[in-house]
Amino acid sequence: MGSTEDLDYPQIIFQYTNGFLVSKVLFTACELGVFDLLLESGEPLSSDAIAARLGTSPSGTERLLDACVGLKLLAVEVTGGGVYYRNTEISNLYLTKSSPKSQYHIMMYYSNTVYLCWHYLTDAVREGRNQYERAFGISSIDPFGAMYRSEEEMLKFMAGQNSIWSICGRDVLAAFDLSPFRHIYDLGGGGGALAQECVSVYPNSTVTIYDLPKVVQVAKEWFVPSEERRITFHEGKCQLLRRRVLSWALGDRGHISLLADLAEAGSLVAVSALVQPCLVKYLL
Ligand SMILES: C[S@@+](CC[C@H](N)C(=O)[O-])C[C@H]1O[C@@H](n2cnc3c(N)ncnc32)[C@H](O)[C@@H]1O
Repeated sequence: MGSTEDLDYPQIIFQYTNGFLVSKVLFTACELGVFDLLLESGEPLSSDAIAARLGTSPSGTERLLDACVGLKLLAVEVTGGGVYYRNTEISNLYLTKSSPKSQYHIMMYYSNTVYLCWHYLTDAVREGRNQYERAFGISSIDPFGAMYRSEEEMLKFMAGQNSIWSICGRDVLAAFDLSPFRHIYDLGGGGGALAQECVSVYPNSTVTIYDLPKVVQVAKEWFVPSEERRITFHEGKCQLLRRRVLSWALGDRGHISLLADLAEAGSLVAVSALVQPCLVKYLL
């Protein structure tokens, strides 16, 4: 707005300055299981009861809970001289692990990976590269190698990606009428949440997910039920040949069918937003 008032009291500067504190309060309450506990308890709990159940300090817990109240993530009830905390509606829906719309996993990915990398933003800008090496001691040349530094991390990342689709997948898929496409190829399809939404919105479609071999294994084991016959997988490492042509290295067999072959009549090829820039950068 740029009004005199803004210049006298620079609210957005204060908001931006404290923004990371807000994120960390949210992440910490999620990580400690505050929202899960309050959902399971079925009744408001005192700060001491929450601390006892979570095994956390009474003083730290009370401060965290009050910060959550200030952020409207918890509500507080004062009865009979006691103070009791309960989840707000939005917390029940999005911050508890058991909710179908849970954002818990993406929160944990942000808290334990993204947050640590952003600590080195100044270095990233100076050097023009990601900061996995500083944050985790892992080579930053292959970002997915760093993100998938253990099977546990891979699982968390994939669950996090999936959780976003539980909110916006249907809207994205319904934004255009995809019903004329019988076969959909999802390059970098990860944990398959979008594919599952796709066959739900377009029951006559089939989706083939292309992704790295270990990602495909985890997706099959954890995320896509084997009885879902409309979703199949191809494992391999996608490579960029020229600026607009992707190829697919099929595991040990070493070769390669052009994307153009996939995009046969009646097929739609979706390329994960982050695959393409990453390939452009690292494989050209
Ligand atoms: C940002 S994630 C998106 C996942 C999925 N599309 C989603 O939205 O949930 C990018 C995906 O691309 C995959 N990927 C990255 N590099 C790849 C490569 N060279 N070949 C195949 N898949 C790759 C990753 O494993 C990951 O699943």
